Amino acid sequence: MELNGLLQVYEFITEMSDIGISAIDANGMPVIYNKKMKELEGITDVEVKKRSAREIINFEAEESLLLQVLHKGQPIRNHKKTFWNRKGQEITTINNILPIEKEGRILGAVEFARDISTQEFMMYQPLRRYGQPLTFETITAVSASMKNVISTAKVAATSRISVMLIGESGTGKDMIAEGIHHSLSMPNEQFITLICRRDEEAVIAQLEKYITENNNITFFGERIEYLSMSAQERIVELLKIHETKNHVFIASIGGDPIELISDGKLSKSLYFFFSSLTIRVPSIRERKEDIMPFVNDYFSRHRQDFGSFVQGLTDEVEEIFLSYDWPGNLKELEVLLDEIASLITTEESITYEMLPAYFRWKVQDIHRQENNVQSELFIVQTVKDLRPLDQYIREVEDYYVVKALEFFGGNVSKTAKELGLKRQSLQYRMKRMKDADEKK
Ligand SMILES: Nc1ncnc2c1ncn2[C@@H]1O[C@H](COP(=O)(O)OP(=O)(O)OP(=O)(O)O)[C@@H](O)[C@H]1O
Repeated sequence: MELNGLLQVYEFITEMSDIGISAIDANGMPVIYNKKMKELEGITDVEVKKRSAREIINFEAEESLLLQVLHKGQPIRNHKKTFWNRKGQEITTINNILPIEKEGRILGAVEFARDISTQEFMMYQPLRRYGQPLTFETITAVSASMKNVISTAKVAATSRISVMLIGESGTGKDMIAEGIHHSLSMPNEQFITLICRRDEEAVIAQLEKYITENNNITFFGERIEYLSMSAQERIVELLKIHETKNHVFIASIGGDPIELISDGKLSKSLYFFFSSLTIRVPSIRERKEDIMPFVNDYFSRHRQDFGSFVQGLTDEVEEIFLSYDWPGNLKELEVLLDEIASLITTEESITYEMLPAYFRWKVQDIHRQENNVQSELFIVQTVKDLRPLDQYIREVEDYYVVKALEFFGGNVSKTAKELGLKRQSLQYRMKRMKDADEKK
């Protein structure tokens, strides 16, 4: 096959792969970003195009890993990562990042991301860890909006009516459903969660099996929009047939029901079945007052369960927690606290240095955007913004070096080590930047 034809075959295979693939060339410029990778990150083709010029200066976790591999020439294998993408979906991947080498030369770096979100979701359900029934008292609700959610949920429990919980991932909908179950005016014997991101035949079989029982059961269909339209229709039929029984039905969805209906993701009849009472659970961005009480609760449990001494966060970290926008809401915060807590020994407060590196990169990025500095220099909006490629690459390199130095508190040896440079060569770059600054 001629080279061009072969390239088209490779391109097709890369695009169709169900593994997320992204690659950068030796200058750190993105060259491959396949369909699955876009899906994992929740971004559209248009955004990818806009983004490419910024890619190398955008210090998100996985990009910096690609750059790390490029600089060090060493692979990173089986790196597990949980994040919330632009659409607010919870994603967990196992990543292998490899240098692309030919005849001893590094041509770039490539990342393969295997999507294990569903398995991870099934295994990691923090709310099950409390080892006690989840009542409304377990839910952090200091803000007025969350207090309102709890009082409406109590009304639903008293009147035993069907409820639809609406809210972004990680806002606590599962907890509220279980809270309703434990406050029902006439207690039900079982609480059954139908995990709709699982195989839908299994979900329907589970519902068919239990719905015919005479015991009163609380059914919670979590994220019903993950089911196909036909599966949703079958569920409404089953619910309607057994409506006269004394079961209680609760459902949750991750976004605005009207939008989901118009996007063909939510069945109108399923929505109407639940529409007698809908409760919107606000995102944590809308109720920042709940952040610190949640953190304090977490650490008080940690002290009790593990005998640690940790009292809370330093002011700096508190500030960061309050300014970050938490796309994965309290679940994201909880996953982060788990990571931090696994490293706690005798510390009394959580300092900036104790935050995982990927999170520091993320918040550094936010601060940069908030302060509206430098990175805008790299965005090409008009022809006037264009400049010779080697000048552009030099600017990006300088920017990266400055940020890396800031990250390591100005420590030249550590920075040089992480960037895979000799100390002298980093010092040379620093001097070159200083000289250039002085000339300005
Ligand atoms: N208000 C809250 N109080 C205490 N913990 C919370 C609260 N909200 C979320 N959490 C923590 O976040 C975890 C995830 O919450 P939950 O599963 O209820 O979110 P969800 O809204 O149902 O998310 P999804 O849409 O992804 O199913 C909980 O297990 C709990 O540990």
